Amino acid sequence: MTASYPALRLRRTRSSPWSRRLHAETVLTAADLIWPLFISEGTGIEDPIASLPGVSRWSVDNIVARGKEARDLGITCIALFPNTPPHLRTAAGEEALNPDNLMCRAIRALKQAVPEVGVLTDVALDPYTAHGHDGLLDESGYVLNDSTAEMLVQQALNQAAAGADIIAPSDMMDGRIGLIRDALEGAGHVNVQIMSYAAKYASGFYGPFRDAVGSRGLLKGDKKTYQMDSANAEEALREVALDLAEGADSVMVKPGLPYLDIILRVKSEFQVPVFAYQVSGEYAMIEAAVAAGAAERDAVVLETLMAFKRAGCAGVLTYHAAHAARLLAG
Ligand SMILES: NCc1[nH]cc(CCC(=O)O)c1CC(=O)O
Ligand SMILES: [Mg+2]
Repeated sequence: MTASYPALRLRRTRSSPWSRRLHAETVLTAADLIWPLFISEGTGIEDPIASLPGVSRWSVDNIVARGKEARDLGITCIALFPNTPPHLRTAAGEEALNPDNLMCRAIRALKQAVPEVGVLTDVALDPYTAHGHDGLLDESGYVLNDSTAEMLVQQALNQAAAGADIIAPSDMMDGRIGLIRDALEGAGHVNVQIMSYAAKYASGFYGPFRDAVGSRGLLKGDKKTYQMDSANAEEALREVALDLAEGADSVMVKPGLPYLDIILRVKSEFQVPVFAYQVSGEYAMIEAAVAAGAAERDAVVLETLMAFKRAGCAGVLTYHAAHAARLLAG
């Protein structure tokens, strides 16, 4: 039995900064952060994204500068997303397989200039398709599973050959993790990790991202035949179980804050590395609140990131990564 008031006062350990630090159950450091970056063609380009205030698309040379910034801030890993020029977008997204595409050029440049920072690459066809979906369509517009998965395997091999450290399939096709793992092993990429977007929900929070990669105006319909229904939690556990059985090294829950319950359940059930993606709409919501004078940026950035750690995450993908790392450095 524990004591009760007045012998027990829970405010006692909160009464000074040193004691609050001493009793903190959870820590957040720059090493927990993965910084998503958008790549564009050209040199010397910084192209601001209107719906993501404070976030830009960068040309490859400037991505390298961001890589050095990440290293200096103690950020462990960068996630890359290309804005493919419109004339290279096709029904089948073949540009995803081009060894000299924007993604591969950025991977090579980063691994050459800052090899100590991890590079995570997105596997999905939406930045390369003319219709903005993550896979191949049949005549009715349905996203085909198995033929898409074959493309994703080739896309993953292309990124691994360019030097990607973590392959992160964000497409939600069934069976792709096992196929990609087999192909990576077969090609000798035994230490290339897979972080599966295992529980990715069809969400209203992806809008600014679609602006950033240039797929928003192209996308017809929604992604509900492949991304999950927000009503479902047990199904997320099944998705995670399958991806782990197929060889995922870590799993992701996405979006972040609206799905903290899923993060907690996945971590409790599987005891594997779980990551959260605090997505573009979540970032935009914080920035809008700050702009409206309704929130203080520094406080809500650190509080939301701590929430992911408290729920059990090994790390978080966040557009606030550099800002948060600066705050954490003091
Ligand atoms: N493969 C698509 C993809 N990969 C990452 C995001 C969203 C990330 C964000 O909103 O920050 C999306 C959007 C979508 O599914 O339409
Ligand atoms: Mg799945």
